[in-house]
This record gives sequence, structure tokens and C-alpha cells, in this order.
Amino acid sequence: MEEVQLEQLERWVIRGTRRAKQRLDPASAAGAGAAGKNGRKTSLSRWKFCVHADKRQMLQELTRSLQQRPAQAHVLWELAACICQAVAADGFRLFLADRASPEVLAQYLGLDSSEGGEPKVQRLSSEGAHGAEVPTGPAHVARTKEPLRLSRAEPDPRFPHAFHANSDCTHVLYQPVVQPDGQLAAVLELWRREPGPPFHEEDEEIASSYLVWGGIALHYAQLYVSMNKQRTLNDFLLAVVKSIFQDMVSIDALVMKIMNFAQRLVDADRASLFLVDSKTKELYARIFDVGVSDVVENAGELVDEAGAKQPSSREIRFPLGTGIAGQVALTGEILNIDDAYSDPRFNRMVDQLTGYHTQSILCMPIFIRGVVIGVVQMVNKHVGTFTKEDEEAFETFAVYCGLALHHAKLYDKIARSEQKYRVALEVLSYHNTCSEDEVEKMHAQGIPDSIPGVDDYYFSVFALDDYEKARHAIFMFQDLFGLSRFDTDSVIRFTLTVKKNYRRVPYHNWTHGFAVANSMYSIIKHAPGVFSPNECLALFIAALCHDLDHRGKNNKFMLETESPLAAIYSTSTMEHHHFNQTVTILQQKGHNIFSKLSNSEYKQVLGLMKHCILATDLAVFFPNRAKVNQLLADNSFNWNSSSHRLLLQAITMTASDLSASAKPWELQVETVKVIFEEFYEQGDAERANGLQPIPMMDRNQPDQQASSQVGFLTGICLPCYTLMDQLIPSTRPMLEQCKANLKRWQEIDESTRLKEQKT
Ligand SMILES: Nc1nc2c(ncn2[C@@H]2O[C@@H]3COP(=O)(O)O[C@H]3[C@H]2O)c(=O)[nH]1
Repeated sequence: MEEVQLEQLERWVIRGTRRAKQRLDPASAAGAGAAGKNGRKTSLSRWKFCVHADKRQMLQELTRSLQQRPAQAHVLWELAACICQAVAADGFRLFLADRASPEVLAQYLGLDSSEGGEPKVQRLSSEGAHGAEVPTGPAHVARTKEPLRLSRAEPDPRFPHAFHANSDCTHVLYQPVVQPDGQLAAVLELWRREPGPPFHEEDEEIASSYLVWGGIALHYAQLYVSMNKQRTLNDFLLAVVKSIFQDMVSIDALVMKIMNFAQRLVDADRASLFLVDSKTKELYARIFDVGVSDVVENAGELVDEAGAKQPSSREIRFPLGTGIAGQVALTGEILNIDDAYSDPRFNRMVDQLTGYHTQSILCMPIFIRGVVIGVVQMVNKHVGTFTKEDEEAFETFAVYCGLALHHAKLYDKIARSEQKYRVALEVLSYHNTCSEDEVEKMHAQGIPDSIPGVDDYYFSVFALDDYEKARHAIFMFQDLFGLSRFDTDSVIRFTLTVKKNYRRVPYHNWTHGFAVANSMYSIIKHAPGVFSPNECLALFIAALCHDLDHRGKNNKFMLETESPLAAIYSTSTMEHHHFNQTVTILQQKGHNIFSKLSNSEYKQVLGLMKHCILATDLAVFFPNRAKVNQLLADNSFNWNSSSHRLLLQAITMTASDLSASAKPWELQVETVKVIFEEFYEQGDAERANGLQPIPMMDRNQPDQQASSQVGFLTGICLPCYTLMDQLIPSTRPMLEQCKANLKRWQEIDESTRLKEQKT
């Protein structure tokens, strides 16, 4: 616009249009050219200076009206008024073309000021519907997309009814309004009365030239309208997505909102949502008749006067495959039907039931993971029938409807399984907590003030029954921490419930849990001041609980057999579970032994306990050992560093966990017996699962025991107690006994080999 004169641009466009016409239809273009030569001068200069020659002004006016009301019909109306003035016509009529069937014209009557500026149109059809006569001139121009000039004095035999006897117009010019894509947008009719001159080719040119500019305005009008529409749509979709994530509870309201918007978007009279009942292979109305004031939501129920929901006797439900909706549900394909009653698939039953008259239908499937779960139906477009554009817009909404429903289903599922989980937990907690009788009994019996020898590194746990072990555990707790900061009943209850939550497996049972707690007690007792009181608390309770609910199978087994536990925790699977079990017990009524701790202390102790229980995974020991070794080699172990202290706690946990290897020989042998029994049970289970157990777990290779013990003590236990000896020298008896046990295992291994060589 800055580089080129308006008139120059105009000439180019007109010439360009002519050339295109010539290419399409050389004969008629040559004829038109000849007529031009024989007729009056066709120079544009003649009208250039007339009323609206300043098209800049016209464009400005059009732009202004566009901003106020960017509807295409209105822009055309404004343009027609300009042309009418420019060619000095006495009046005009504007016929709008239907994009789907351009030969169907509707007369645009401008804006109705009585209805707040609503556009008024009168539909015309070839039969002259609504009493309106079809003017044959516009119909002809709509077909040919060529201008047409008629005069009363020179009747054209093709249009015998062009001039009414009672109308005073004597000359008419019909001008097609064609869009850049070649689609007919409208036909403009201009007329003159006596004594006005007939229209000439020059008038056509003037009109064409205006239409060039009008085309630009129209183009922008459409861009503006679609941009606005898109913005509204985007805003709405964003709101929908937000709602899906934010107010999960009001999903019904959300679906309703989506339906309402979709209905307005495609200008439908009613909208409904049907869902597939996969059990009965039926469709039923979930939301029916959006668009009327008393929408029936969940058509299986109706709301009575008092507001109570009552089952409806007229629930809308029909078999899959019946009707348009049923067809869409069955095939998963969109159906856009102009006249429902002339479609054999239409199910008239619903109209009979509701008394409503269905005309046009736009029906769309809703998919969840490729399966049709329902259909959305838009009924009766207010003007005309549903277009391709409606289909496209509607498709987006169907996707969002699906998304909302999918979320609703998932949410419902989650809510239900949460309830189920709670019920299961309730049942479990009843069976997995100790009885009040047991608490009472322990209470009545009392906790001894001292138990000689219990803090000895070589203390034997085998002499005690399960109940006595619990009593000893409570004693050790009381001895380490006193009972002033703790509720005695909670400590008793907690210990008895921990006992109950160890399974009856050969090795990882209550005896082992108790033995590890006892070793931890001995370490703490022999090293006063090494650990802080809260560290002691975490270490002792972690040791007592460190194998809660162990199933006698290791982490590798859990992973290989795809246990749900391994799905939750891919590393340190069982250790995470042991810690979770500990927390679960603490949360049971009357079990929170830490209830008197301050919030920050509680948090600290629980955090340390988690660290300590996770440290019993031997996979964690190796890197820990390397780190501590390095610190000791560098002489940089810092007792005030919290990370160094965490490392020390982790090694102390391992030392307690493996303490059977540091017990006198008879106790070591007794423990190894049950360890191997458990290993063999795992080996059996692996075999049953089609896996080959490692030799140590293969009950057909019992000769492996001594050599495995040599390996285990050399590779893990000795390094652990050596570290402990360096960090806490009072633990030396553990190291010494471990060395002695290793020697015995080496001897046995040696003799086993000799026996093997002999046979
Ligand atoms: N071979 C062997 N393994 C042991 C012995 N004591 C403990 N373990 C293993 O060391 C592991 C330490 O962590 P877990 O208690 O989970 O499981 C234990 C056993 O798998 C033992 O005396 N011999």
C-alpha cells in the first residue's frame, strides 16, 4: 500500500481477473471484450472522481463497521450500499449464498434495530419457500458467476419475470460476489427507476472494482471472525483442561459446560450425551437436551418437585446400532444428517417419547483409548444444516468430552480403590496388632530393672522364647532411654506388635529382629557418648524393626518374580518395605512411642530410622565401606560431620545385622542352619518359577555351605568389624569372634575339599 498507487493496484487486479476468465472461457471473454469495444468507453477514469472514488474513505468506513460487527453479511451489506451509491443506482438487494449449496440464496435484510442489531435473513429456495419468490436473475448469476444487465424496455426471453408489473424499476444489474477461493459469497442486485439510464459495462467495472476492495475487507472480516472464534475456543479449552485437573469432583458440571459451549459453537438447538453400557450393549442418555431450561441429567433419574431424584419411567435407552447415535457408537464414524426423517437409520422413538421434532443431526463418537465410550449429539442447527466447519469444531469438543469422562472414570476408580485400601488396612490392623490382653499381661508382669549379661556381645538369643524376647527388648529400651520421655503402654504395645509382624520364616523372623536389636544395644552400651540420644533411639528402633514383614526372599527374587513391592521400589525393595511397615505400626492407635517427642525431634528420629533401615541392604554397605575406608586412610573422619556420622550409623547397622557371624561358634552354627534353610526355600521357589538358583541356595549342593561362609565372612563380615574396630574400638570382641569363626569355616571347607578329592 505504501509503494503502489491505489488505482494501479486496482487495474492489476481487474486485468488479472480478466486474464483468468479468458483462460477458463476464451469465447465468452472475447465476446465481452467485443461488447466493450462496441459499447461505451470503458475507461476507469470516468467514475474515478465520483462520490466514492476515494476508496480510501470507503475502506475506512468498512473497517470501522468491521470492528463494530465483523459478520460477513454485514460487511457485504455495507459494501453493497457503497456500490449502489457509486453507480448511482436507486436501490439494491443482497442475496447471500450458502457455502454448502451456493445455489440456495437467502435475502439479507440488514440489521434489525428492534432486536438489538440482529442480522435478518429470509431463506429462499428453488420452490420459493416461506412464500418468497425466487428471482431468476440472481439464481442465474449464482450459477454462472457472471454479471447480468436487464432492462424493461429490452426484455430478455430467459428472464420473463425479471420485472414485476407493480414495481417501478426499469433497469437491473446483477453482480456476483466471488471470494478468492472461487466460492460464491453473494449476488448483488442494483436497480434504477425511470428516468435513470440503463446499466452499462462501465457500471459493472465500477462494481467490480469496489468488490476488489470489498474482497479485501471481507477477507479481513473473516480472518478477524475466525481469530476471535479461535481465541474464545482456546480460552475455553484452557479453562476445560484447568477444570479437569483442578475440580475433579465436579466433573459432571464440567461435561455439562463442554456440552453447552459445543452447542453454542455449532448453533444447535439441543445437545445430548449418550454413554455406551457395555454390559447390555445399549446406549443410555447421560446428559439429555442441553438447550432447554430443565435439562435431564442422567436420564435414568428425574427430579421431583421436592428436589429428590426419582427413577424415571421414561429412561432414554436403546440398543447399540439403533438410530443415528447407535450407528455412530457402533461404527465410530461421524454422521452429519440434514433431514433425520428421510434417513432410514433415524430412530423416531426418542422424538415420540419427548414430543420434540428432530430435523438436522450432527453426531460424534467419543473415544477412550480407541474404544467408543459414548456419543455426543447436536440436534437442529438454528439456520441451515451443520457444516464441515461445525464438524471440525465439534470434533475438538468430542475429544475434550472424552478427556473429561476418562478423568472422571479414573478419579472414580482411584477413589474406590482408596476406600478398598482403607478397608483392607482396617482389617489388617485388627489382625496385625497385639491384643490388649498381651499388653496387660506384660504390664502386670513388669519389666525387670536389670538382666545380667544381656549387653554381652556374645549373648545368646536362643534360650528365650518369643514373649521373653519382647520383654528383653522392652527392658533394653527402658535401660537405654528411660521411660520418662515415653508412654510405657505404647512401648509395650509397639514391641508386641513388632513381634507379631515378623513372619514365621526360617531366618528373617522375630528372633533375628530381636538379635539385631540386642547387638545394637551391646554396641551402644559399650560405647557411651559415641552416639547422641536421638541417634541411639533411631539405631535401636531401626534394628528392632529392620526386617519387619520379611518374606524369606531377597530383593533379587522380588525383582525377578515381578512382585508388586518391586514395582513400587526398584532398589532396596525389601528395606523400603520394612521401613514402611515400621511407620504403619507407629501410626496404629496407641503405638506411637515417639508421641512425646517435639515435632523436630520426631522428624529427625524418623529420618535417621529410614536411613538406618535402608542401610541394611548389603548393596549399600559396599559403597559405604569404601567411603569410610577412604576417610580413615586420609585420617579425615570427622565426628562432628553429620554425613560422616550417617556413614558410621550405616556401618553400625550392618555390624548388628551380621552379628551372628560374630557370635560364639555354637550360636554361629545354629544361625547358619536357619539361614541356609531359608536360602534353600528361596532356591525351591526360584526353581518353581523356572529360574536356576545360585549354588548357595540350591539344596542339592549342601557342600557349598562352608565355602559360602568363608566367602561371606571374608568379603563382608571381617571388613565390617575391622571398620567398626577402627571407629569404635570397644566393638573389638565382635571382630575377634568373627575371625575365630572364619578360621573354623576355613577348616571345614578345607576338609570338605579333601573329602571331595578322595571320592
Ligand atoms: N552366606 C551367608 N549370608 C548371610 C549370613 N548372615 C547374613 N547373611 C546375608 O546377609 C544379608 C544381610 O541382609 P539381610 O538380613 O537382608 O539378608 C542377609 C543374608 O542374605 C551368613 O552367615 N551367611
